[in-house]
This record gives sequence, structure tokens and C-alpha cells, in this order.
Amino acid sequence: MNPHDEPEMGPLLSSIGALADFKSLDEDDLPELADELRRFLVDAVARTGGHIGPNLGVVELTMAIHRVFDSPHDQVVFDTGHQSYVHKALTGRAGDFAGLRGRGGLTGYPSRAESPHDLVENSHASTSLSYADGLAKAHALSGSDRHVVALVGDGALTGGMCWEALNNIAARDDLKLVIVVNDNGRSYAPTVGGLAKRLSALRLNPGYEPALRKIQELVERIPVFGRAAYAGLHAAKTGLKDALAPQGMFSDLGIKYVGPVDGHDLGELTLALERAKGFGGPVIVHALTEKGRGWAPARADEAEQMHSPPAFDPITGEPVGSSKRRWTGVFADELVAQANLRPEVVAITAAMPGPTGVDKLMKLHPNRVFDVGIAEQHAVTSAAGLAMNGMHPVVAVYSTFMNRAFDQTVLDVAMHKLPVTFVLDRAGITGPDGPSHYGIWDTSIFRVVPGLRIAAPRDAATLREEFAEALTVDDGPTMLRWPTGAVPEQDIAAVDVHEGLDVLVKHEDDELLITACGSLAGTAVEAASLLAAQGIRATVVDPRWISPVPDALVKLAGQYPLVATVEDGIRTGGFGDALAQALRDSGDETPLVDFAVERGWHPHGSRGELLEDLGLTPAAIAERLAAEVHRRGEAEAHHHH
Ligand SMILES: Cc1ncc(C[n+]2csc(CCOP(=O)(O)OP(=O)(O)O)c2C)c(N)n1
Ligand SMILES: CC(=O)[C@@H](O)[C@H](O)COP(=O)(O)O
Ligand SMILES: [Mg+2]
Repeated sequence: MNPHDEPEMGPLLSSIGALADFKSLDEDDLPELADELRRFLVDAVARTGGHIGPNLGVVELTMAIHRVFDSPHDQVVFDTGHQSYVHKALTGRAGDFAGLRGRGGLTGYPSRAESPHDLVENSHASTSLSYADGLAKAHALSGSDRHVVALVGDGALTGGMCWEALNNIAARDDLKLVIVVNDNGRSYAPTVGGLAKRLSALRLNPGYEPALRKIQELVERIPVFGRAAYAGLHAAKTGLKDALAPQGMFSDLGIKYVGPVDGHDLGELTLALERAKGFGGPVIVHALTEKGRGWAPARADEAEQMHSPPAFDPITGEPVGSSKRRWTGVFADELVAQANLRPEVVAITAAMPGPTGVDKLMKLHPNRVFDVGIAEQHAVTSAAGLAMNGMHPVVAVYSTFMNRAFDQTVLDVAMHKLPVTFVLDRAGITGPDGPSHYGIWDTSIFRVVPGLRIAAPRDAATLREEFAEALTVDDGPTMLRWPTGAVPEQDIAAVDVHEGLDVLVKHEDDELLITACGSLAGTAVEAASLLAAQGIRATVVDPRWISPVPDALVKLAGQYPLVATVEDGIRTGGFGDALAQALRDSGDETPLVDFAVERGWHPHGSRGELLEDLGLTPAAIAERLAAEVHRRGEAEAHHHH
């Protein structure tokens, strides 16, 4: 890592101020540029953390796409978008990587505000082929000659939307659409399922191409055979190819298939993409790549090939940040403990065993953990099936990805009153991954599901307790949510329990009730102490189970002149809205101030910065509530005179 704070840029990369500069480079310079890009990526991402593994794997792929196609006239869509750093560097943004994923800096995904070459900002997987289908149909309608290129990973291909799109794409032979399958055999962990087996059958047979070339040379060398033999060979080649490399999966759909090609061989890639472009109709180019290519620590990371590590040492790859106890780790241990007590407990992950913490149980009881690929909707309804047959599935998904499985949750699970426990990690504001990764919608979305109970632990102790409680519920689904990052160093102990509500701060003759949800309980406690310093006495309670709103909380809140709620989720339809509605329903007019995430697209940054921006800090909450108390005091005084 060089001393000043700019990632190391070689001479060729430094010469690229715009895509045109890259496209005009001499072909002979491209291998050197690829090396410069790899050194640059490691140096840059070491500082900021991010998707080093995926991006090292698409250096040649991205270069070849931008050599053959002409963005933005031709449109390039990155599935998930986590592998678009090379694209950003080649489109003139290499000089901005010092701020990658940081407030005000480059986002870690394509961004239309950053470049006309960026189209899809959504970081949720398996959307690229649907976007591409629409983009290409529009070009076909306007009779334009523009091509659409979709770069989709083998992991993303396990997502159902891809197959919905392929079914439609296969029905049209006039779409100028090139689907580049970036097959590195991995999501985080090795990609799972029948698709993966078919793709690896192709991957494991690279031999058939060289074998064919050898036969071809042989035939061409023996003049007597001439054309007839060559024609026979061609038939043999098709047969041989199908025999050795069953790629029926795509051609059965009627979509042309080119490959598999070596995804790190610029020449081979360029040829394949030129061929594909020439088809003028939908075509799949199947590229074989290595995640983390060219950097030993990523290649050596068997678990995830450094899919998205936090900041790391650029030489060793070792993380450089502090390794505090994370919410995920507490859950991982408790899941094992509960599974050992309860044979009916099984776990499901959508291609994220490590990041969700089910990997620990997976190692101990591999047949009780199911990795279903990037397929959240399937995960939920498969869990419904498991529950129907006596299991208690724990579905571990990031909150933001749970958005995908609303219908499956409400009808396939809740309507059937099935004992499924959803564990939503990364709930609330996450930060560096930006707005499509914030887990802020879950409370508002799932609060409307009849029979679904939601808990929001405030620390490690309540995570263990509430998770254990959820597993005892067998007449309907339960859901727990917690944020990214470290759990509070110290558990936030209750000083009292009032009808099932944990009292965290208690004042006699108090004048204000603050209801703290989950991870912001500590913030609420600090806000109460700031208020106490101004002579305002606020009691703080944590309901633990936030939906449905506990009756005891409605009753208690009704006894106060002012109530506040604090939650790490969208204000619209959140916990605050729920309590306000419950108070209204109980005939209580208690005024309520709800601290939450305003509905909107909040740009990436650190979790702390975002919470500061959103007024979800002790100081901001105390300030707002003090003003509210004073305003009410004055109004009272005025009223009495
Ligand atoms: C709907 C959804 N689920 C989960 C994720 C988390 N996620 C991000 S990248 C990734 C793996 C993608 O694998 P692949 O498509 O093969 O791309 P690669 O990283 O191998 O290049 C996953 C599971 C996501 N972004 N979207
Ligand atoms: C692209 C994607 O969805 C994941 O790789 C995500 O970026 C990981 O987020 P965490 O860093 O919070 O695990
Ligand atoms: Mg992959």
C-alpha cells in the first residue's frame, strides 16, 4: 500500500479518463492493463472494504465487453452490481476509488448519478435478465441497432427471476441481447443446486475444445478426407460437444449458446463476444472465471473467496478492523444451542451461510441446514413445507432481501399458521451498501401479516431469549430483526419488568415515556439521561415483541402526557405508527413523537453517519423531546391563564 492515500494506479490505468481512452488502447497493452487493474483493485479495496473477490474475477470479462460493445450506445447491465468496480475504473472513475463506499464517494454498485454508463443501481440479485429483456424489447420496437449486454453470475442465475426472464427472452429471436454468464462456481460459498451441477459439467469439460482442435488439425492434414470428413467432423463436434458438455439447459430453451470460454483469455472472450454480437438475437456466452483471480489471499479463502470483506491488509488479506462480537455471531451460537435441544429445528439460507451465521450449524449438522441458492421466495415456501411436516424451520435472510418473499410469508406460511421463524440480519440502516441494502422496510411490510409476531432484541442476552421464545411458538410464524455490526459491549439490563415490558430507565413522577425498539434501545437510554440532565424525567421501556403492539404498552403509554418511539426502520407503517394506531383504538389521545427513518433514498455512508443524518442519535432525540415538553408546558401554562 503506497504511502499517500490514493490507490496505486499504473500508467495505462492513469491514462484512462473516459471509456474512449480505454477503447483506443492498443490491443497489446490490454494484458498489462489487466495486471494494473488487479493491483489497483487490491490496493483500493484494502482501504475501504468491499467486493474484492468478485471484481478480481471480472477484469478480462469487463474489458472484453467494453472492447466489443459500445457503451452507452450499447447498454451494459451488471446483475447485483457488486462486480462493477472494473467497469467504473474503465469508464473514467479510477481516480475516485479512495472514497469507495464512503459518504459522498463512489457507491459500490452502478450509479446513474456517477456515469451515463451505469444503468441498474439495485443491488438485489437476479434482476439483470428482466431489465435486459425490457431494454432490448424497447430497442426492437424503435428499430434501433443498440445491443444490450447482461453480465450475470452463476449465483444470480439460481434466482427465479432469471428463469422468468429467460423464458420470455427465448420466445424472441429479434432481441439484440447478449447474456454473459460469469461462471466462477460460487455465490459466497460454492453455488448450489442442479443448475450448478450442469454448469460445472461444462466447466469440468474444458478438454473438449482442445480435443476438437486436435481432431480438426488432424483431419485438415489428411487431404484425402477433404470436405466430406470435415462435414462429418462438424456433426461429430456437435455430438461430441453435447456428449462431453451437456449444455442442453440453455439450448433446450431455444437460446443460442456460445462457450464455455476461458473468462480470463481476452482473445477468446473477444472472439466469443464478437460472434455473439453478430447473431443479432438472444445469445448466451458462458464464461468460466475464478473469483479472486490473481490475488492469493482471495483464492485461498475457501469459505467465500473474499466476496465482500471489510478493510484488509493488501499483502496478507487479513482484516484490519476491530473484531468485536457481532449480532450474527451471537445468533450463530444460539442457533446451534437451540438445534441441539430441539431436533425439529432446521435452518435455511439463500446462498449466504456465512453472512447470516447458519454456517456454524451447517458444519455440525449439514443435513439440517439447507442452502437454497439466491432464492428467497423459494426458501420461505420450502420452509412452509418443512413446517407442515413437523419441522421448525429458521429462515435466515438479510432484511432487505426478505422484501422479495412477502407473498410467500403472508400466504404460504402465515395463512397456514405454520411455525416458521424468520431471522432478519442487517435489519435497519446498514451503510456502505447504500439504499437498496438498507433493511428498513421489514417492520412496515411484515407488521400487516396476520398471526406473524415480530421481536427486536436490544442486545446479546435478549437475542438469545427472544430467539428461544420464538422457537416455542408453534401456531404461527415469528420474526426477529437485528442490525449489522457489533452487539452492545454490555447487555442493557432491565431495572424492572412491567407486565412483560422491560423497563430500562425508571423515574418516579416521570413526565415522558420513551419506547425503544431493538438496536436503538441504547440510544433511547442515553437520550433519557441527556433529558434527565435538563430536569426532564423520561422512563424508557423495551417491549421486546414489537408486533402486534403489546396491550400492556398501550395501557402504560395512555397514562403519559407524551410518548416517544425510537426504531431503526421506515417511519411509514413502522412501530411508531402501530403504537399511535393502538392508542387511537383505545380511545387515548396521548400525543406520540415517532423517531424513525424517513421514507426516502438515503445515500450510502457509515451506519453512524446515516443515523446522525436521520436524527436517530441520543442528542437529536433529547433535543426534540425537550423542545416538545417545553412547548407543551407553555401551552398548559397559557391554557391555565
Ligand atoms: C436477492 C439477493 N439475495 C442475496 C444477495 C447477496 N449477494 C450478493 S452477491 C451474492 C453472490 C452472487 O453470486 P454470483 O451471482 O455468482 O456473482 P459472483 O459474486 O460470483 O461474481 C449474494 C448472495 C443479493 N445481493 N440479492
Ligand atoms: C452484494 C451483496 O448483497 C452482499 O455481498 C452484501 O454487500 C454483503 O453485505 P454485508 O457486508 O453486510 O455482509
Ligand atoms: Mg459466482
